[in-house]
Amino acid sequence: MDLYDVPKNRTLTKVWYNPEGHHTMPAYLNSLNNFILRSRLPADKDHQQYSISVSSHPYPGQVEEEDAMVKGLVNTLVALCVLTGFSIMTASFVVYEVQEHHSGSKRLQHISGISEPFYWTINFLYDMALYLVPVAFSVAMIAAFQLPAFTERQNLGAVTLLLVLFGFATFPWMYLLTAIFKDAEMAFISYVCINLFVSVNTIISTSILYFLGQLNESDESIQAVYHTLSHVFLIFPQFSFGNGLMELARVDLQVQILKAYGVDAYKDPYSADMLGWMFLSLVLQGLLAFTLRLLMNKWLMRKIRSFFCRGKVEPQKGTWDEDEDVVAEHRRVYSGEADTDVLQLSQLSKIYQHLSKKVQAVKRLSVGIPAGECFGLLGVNGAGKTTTFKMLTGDVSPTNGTAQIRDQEGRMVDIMDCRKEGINIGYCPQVDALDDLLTGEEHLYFYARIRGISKREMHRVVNYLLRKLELGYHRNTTSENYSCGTRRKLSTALALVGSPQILLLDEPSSGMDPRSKRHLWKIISEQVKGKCAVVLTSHSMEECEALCTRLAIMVQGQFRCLGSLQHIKNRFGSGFTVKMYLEMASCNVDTITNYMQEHFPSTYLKDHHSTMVEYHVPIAPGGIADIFDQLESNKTALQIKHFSVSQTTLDEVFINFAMGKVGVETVHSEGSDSDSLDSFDAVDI
Ligand SMILES: Nc1ncnc2c1ncn2[C@@H]1O[C@H](COP(=O)(O)OP(=O)(O)OP(=O)(O)O)[C@@H](O)[C@H]1O
Repeated sequence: MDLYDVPKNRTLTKVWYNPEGHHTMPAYLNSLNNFILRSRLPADKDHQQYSISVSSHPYPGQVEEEDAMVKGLVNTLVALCVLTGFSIMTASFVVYEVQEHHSGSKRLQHISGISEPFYWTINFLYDMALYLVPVAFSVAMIAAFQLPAFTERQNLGAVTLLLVLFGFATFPWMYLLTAIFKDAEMAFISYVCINLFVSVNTIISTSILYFLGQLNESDESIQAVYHTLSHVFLIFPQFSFGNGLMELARVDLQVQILKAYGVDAYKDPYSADMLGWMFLSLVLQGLLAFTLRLLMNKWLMRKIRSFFCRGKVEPQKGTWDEDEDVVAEHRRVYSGEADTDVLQLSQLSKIYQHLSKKVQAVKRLSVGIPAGECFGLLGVNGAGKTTTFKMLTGDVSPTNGTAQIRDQEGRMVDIMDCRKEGINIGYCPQVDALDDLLTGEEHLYFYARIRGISKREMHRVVNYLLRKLELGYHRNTTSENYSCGTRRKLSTALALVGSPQILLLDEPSSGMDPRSKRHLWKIISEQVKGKCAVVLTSHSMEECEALCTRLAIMVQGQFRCLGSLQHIKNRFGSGFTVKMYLEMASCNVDTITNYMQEHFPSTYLKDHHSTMVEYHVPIAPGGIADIFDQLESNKTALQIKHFSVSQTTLDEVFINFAMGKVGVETVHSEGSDSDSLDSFDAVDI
């Protein structure tokens, strides 16, 4: 029978073989094929010479596949390690900006002439340049270990681009958050946590979906969810970066497996179905966040605010507790009489808003400060002095009102625009805004450069200020090793760079020894004499008495009195302070109080500690001699050991305001002139 004449659907031959023997099936098949061959041979041929041989070898691809799986796992681990390392490392770059924001150094640089967009651009360029160093090291390491997933053909270039773009996209969003952190350590931990949290969660969730999709190829919904999430998560730079590395590892696994079959599954890493979208999203994220960073600056915010609240602020009606001098200054500023003053605050107010809670830190401050005046801002802790300074330096925007400066042409310009108009403001912040790594001399050179002092002049200016502030000895020491007083001196020196027209000094002498303090007072007085307008806050009444030509005392954000030192003393410091030391702590103070009030009407007890009692005597018809007489003759009966009588000092006026002892009645009824009081010297007995 001819083997080819087999009817359809009819099996000609059936071969049974044992599947446990790997070679049985090909052996049987080969026997069958030989049988067919020989049956087809012509009869004259020797059958022994015709045969088909089959040889069986183990399949080589099986071992390689396992190898490829292990390599794929290694690549995934390498990708995760790179992602973790760079998540931590990028966070460490932005810590410096947080530190500068927190220390006030950034604000000082803005006041000295560096605009916010310039500050961020320079920092970004510097961070990127520095960031390229670890990127170069990482690329060198990857290249040295020759992991095909990251080095094959164009893959090394793609990895390098991913690393660079990760920094490009990550730094700007970190810059956006610098203001919310209170310290650099917290910022670092938060940035690392955000980076790791986002990357781990997005990558693990998409990887699980990817593998589930591979296992259930028929289930298209898993694939769809995977693709959707992979696109949505592109908004996170951490995902774009991490997933880019994982994608290279995944594709390399396929390449290695299919290589055994002679298939080249390599994909161009820059193509859209590989890392193309990831590169694009990283670039867009970087550009968007950096543009936002440039736009979200105080200058622009103020411009937007002032656009919506245009027009000069109307003077609001004085409230019950506004002093007549404060109201008069309001009127002077509003009527334009203060237009020749260098610095003009008009109805300056600040309300801090925390969720539903509002804190009115500063209320309607109006004052004009002419050139050659040192204006003192006094107040207890929390009175609003620092907030006022922050508004003057542009650190916080006023909720209402304006702070303006008169330029050389006599135009009033907003204090935020003063640098553009060539007006120099010197600022000595309450907390020293120094860079711990710079020496005193380097600080001065840095700020001299920012202020635009020419190279020729710079050396002279720096040496002059080092000499003037007695910093010569510390010129080459880094500021982290400075004592508190020396730091204050350096902060003051920085405020004096470029001979500013306006000097803002926030407690400049705190922490200085008495000799340095007096030396500083001398320097400030020289500045005032040189027609500089100085605003000074201090808790030292002695300092205010020594320097201030006019001063105001702030209570709960408001000026409670304003005028020259003498004027304030005359109005609120009338009368005498009587200080007594009693025989024993158990002596009856009420008896003494009654006695004092009987002889000197309106006398009140100011203070009482152990054996010390202090009275304020507003009216003594017989003057100081009368008080002295009365107490001396009743000293034994009242059990007084010794006592002193002095004219009320600024210190006491301040304490009276701080303790709320000067109310509206006092403000309005005690306006009588008592210039003669100052002619008494303190009498100690
Ligand atoms: N960022 C802020 N958020 C909310 N409230 C604030 C903020 N800064 C200050 N305040 C509040 O504003 C008020 C004025 O504070 P400010 O620091 O201006 O006082 P100060 O007179 O400078 O005090 P000190 O003499 O202690 O420096 C205080 O009640 C304070 O709690």
